[in-house]
Amino acid sequence: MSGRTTALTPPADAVKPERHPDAPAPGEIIGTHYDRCFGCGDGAPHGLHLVTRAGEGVRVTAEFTVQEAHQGAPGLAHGGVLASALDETLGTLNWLLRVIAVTGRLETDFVRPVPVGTVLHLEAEAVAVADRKIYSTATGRIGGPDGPVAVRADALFIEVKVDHFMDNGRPAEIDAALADPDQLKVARAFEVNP
Ligand SMILES: CCCCCCCCCCCCCC(=O)SCCNC(=O)CCNC(=O)[C@H](O)C(C)(C)COP(=O)(O)OP(=O)(O)OC[C@H]1O[C@@H](n2cnc3c(N)ncnc32)[C@H](O)[C@@H]1OP(=O)(O)O
Repeated sequence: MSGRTTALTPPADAVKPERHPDAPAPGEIIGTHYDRCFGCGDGAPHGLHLVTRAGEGVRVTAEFTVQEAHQGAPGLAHGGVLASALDETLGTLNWLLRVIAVTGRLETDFVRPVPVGTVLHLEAEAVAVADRKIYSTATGRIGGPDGPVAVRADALFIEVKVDHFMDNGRPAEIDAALADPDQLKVARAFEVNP
């Protein structure tokens, strides 16, 4: 039995999300937002190393191969890792909107077990925006992009300013990020094109 809670039902005044004119073109790989991000960073040794591509409209696709470090039960992916893969894919939609946002709520259905070595084919779409709230949905399929759904999620992201990270992040990592020109480029891309 599954079904989203009322917190994930867009309000009556919600509007259709609009792809930003400077968003990456359909098919283009969307780069990492932070090298040490568990979801997409190359500098996170046990991370998911998710590779995400822009789709049409406000949609993305991503692939993630379940590694030994991602097990929960013998030979099977941990549920929290699968939720992370969904969260990361959903979060990447905000690149297409050119909005900085954090996950406020994530509801996940685990439909099928996912063995180690499996490629999870993820797809996500932003479905509604209401003020700072972005409503989105995602699925993860196994056995190919058209295979059976193994996991799915509905999410609510909340738009924030860059200050959210400056004010709350550990100073050592914030200082390192501010000293990294590539990281600053990411932050500016959002701020210049809000
Ligand atoms: C140094 C340079 C860095 C550069 C980095 C650049 C890119 C980085 C990209 C990184 C990506 C990394 C991504 C990650 O790693 S996301 C990591 C996981 N997420 C978080 O850590 C978020 C933690 N939470 C918060 O910080 C605050 O609670 C936020 C900011 C989310 C809201 O607190 P804020 O005080 O701001 O706002 P508000 O409380 O007035 O709420 C506003 C509206 O939202 C509604 N609402 C809120 N929560 C929920 C909920 N759970 N269910 C349902 N609804 C919820 C609320 O009712 C209200 O609605 P309404 O009354 O208006 O209708």
